[in-house]
Amino acid sequence: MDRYEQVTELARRRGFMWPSFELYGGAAGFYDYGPLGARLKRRIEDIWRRFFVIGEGFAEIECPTIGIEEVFRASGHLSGFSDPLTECKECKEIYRADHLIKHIVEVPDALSAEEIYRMIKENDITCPECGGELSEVYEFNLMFRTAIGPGNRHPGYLRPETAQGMFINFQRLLRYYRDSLPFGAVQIGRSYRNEISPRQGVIRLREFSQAEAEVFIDPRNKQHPRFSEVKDLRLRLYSREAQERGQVEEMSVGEAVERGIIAHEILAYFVARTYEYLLAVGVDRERLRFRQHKADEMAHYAADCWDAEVLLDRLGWIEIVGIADRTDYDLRSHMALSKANLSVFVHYPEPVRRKRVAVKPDMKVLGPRFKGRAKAIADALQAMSVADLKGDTIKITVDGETYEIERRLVSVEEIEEEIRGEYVVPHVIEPSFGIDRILYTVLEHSYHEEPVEDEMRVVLRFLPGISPIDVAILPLMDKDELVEPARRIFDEFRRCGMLAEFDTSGSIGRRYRRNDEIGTPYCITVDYQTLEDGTVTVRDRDTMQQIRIEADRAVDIIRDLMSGALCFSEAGMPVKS
Ligand SMILES: Nc1ncnc2c1ncn2[C@@H]1O[C@H](COP(=O)(O)OP(=O)(O)OP(=O)(O)O)[C@@H](O)[C@H]1O
Repeated sequence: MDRYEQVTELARRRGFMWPSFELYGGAAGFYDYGPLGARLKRRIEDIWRRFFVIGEGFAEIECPTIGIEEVFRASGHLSGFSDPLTECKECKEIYRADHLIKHIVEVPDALSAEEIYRMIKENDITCPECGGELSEVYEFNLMFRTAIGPGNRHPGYLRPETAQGMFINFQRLLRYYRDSLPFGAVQIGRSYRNEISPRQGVIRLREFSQAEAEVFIDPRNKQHPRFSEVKDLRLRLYSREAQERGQVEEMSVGEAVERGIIAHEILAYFVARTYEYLLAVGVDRERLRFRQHKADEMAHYAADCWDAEVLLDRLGWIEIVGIADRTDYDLRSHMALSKANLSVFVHYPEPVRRKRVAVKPDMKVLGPRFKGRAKAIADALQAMSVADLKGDTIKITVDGETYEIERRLVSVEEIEEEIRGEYVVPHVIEPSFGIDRILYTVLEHSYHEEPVEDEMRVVLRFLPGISPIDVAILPLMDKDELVEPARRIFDEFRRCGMLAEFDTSGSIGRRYRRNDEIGTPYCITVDYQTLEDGTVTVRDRDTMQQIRIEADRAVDIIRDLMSGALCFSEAGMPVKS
């Protein structure tokens, strides 16, 4: 069994996750989270909230997971959100065509369907299942289509990303942030992609969870006020040039911006925060790198794009987060289709005075002549450029009506005006996290095996605060005199809002092993000494060391151990094993 199989087997057996619809034979690309997996996922999402909602002050919103056609026409998903597909002419198995040439081209995303097909032919690639000939490659749109209401008049699409919700609500969010940039909004929720042939557990799902932030910034200023907080962090960067050489470089975030490797401070800031977040949930630093998109791999509108990639057994380097500078593409696309104004007036620090030549209408004549319409006509005349004042009459159209004004009724004069700011279409920086891929990575990177007394001990070394269960309360034996005081401790943990588990089944050794396997950081055992002196043992998952503490202080001590305020060896009297 390789590590991938060990982890998925443990995840299934212990109640983290398993393929959906098993009762009816299953369906590829769908997974259920069981009692432990759902809790682990919630914790990973809550830490994400701590970083991005609380830490960055981004507003969390919640939009429908079904979108109407206009949204995806504007976003480009209707025309361009597809993957290349090929089918075996013999056994009819379907494949992602670009995946079949991954060993020849490292990043095949940039190739067209024709180019991929040519490579398949030139390299004699056949069906991996039966060796049959593969069909021509064509693009398959990944969006799930449905109908809104009865009939087919209103198509709907299950959203392939959460991001569109933030773009669609841009005007309301801008108002919420009192009309000033920068600001950010996030969503954590389900996205749907009808992936061509998902075969990698929760790494490639047809329904998955994303946590996405859209940060709207002033395009003229790509510096970040808090950059100094992250500039000394050292990251493993796989830049475009480093990919040419095939060697990852380690450098500080500050250096990466100075050397022009990461395009600007804001993007680098979010690469750094992503790094901190991934370490905080338990991704192994040594199996994490940031890979820059190659120019032909990046969307045409993007200015720079970095993926957080993790090294997984069997699967190799896998993208778990994408961080992109999407420029003003999204807002401009929605502006073009909806005709709404999605620009922002940004004030200059000081008003600027500027001289210009302006058209001045003669209101003494125009006022009495046009009465109620005079103001609108004067505004239209003032909006004209001096170069357009040709001939003896000027033609203007106001509210659909055309007027002819004598040229002598307008003069030209130089005026000085005060300009307080200008309209800009914000650029968008988007960190986009795949929660399921992060969860699987945390499981695999936490998985350890070690021989203990002729047996292999399996431990999930979750960070405290990540493990689905904070503490297990174990009466040494299933006897009333031990079960009752153990229950009282258990109730106290629950009363204080901690996730405790109560377990009386099997030998104490087996219960320890079971808790090691699900990553419970501490086990509290109630034994006969508890009845004499009110103390219990606490066992540390990683070292297997035990200490004795007073049962009355158990909640406080476990809480301090989990927060790091207390170190295990100093928390109580050591117990010799
Ligand atoms: N089918 C999927 N199943 C699970 N997670 C996914 C899936 N597709 C995307 N994600 C997650 O959402 C994040 C952001 O989505 P994005 O559109 O950047 O992915 P992507 O580049 O299309 O991914 P890939 O190239 O692997 O299909 C990814 O980094 C990944 O963690």
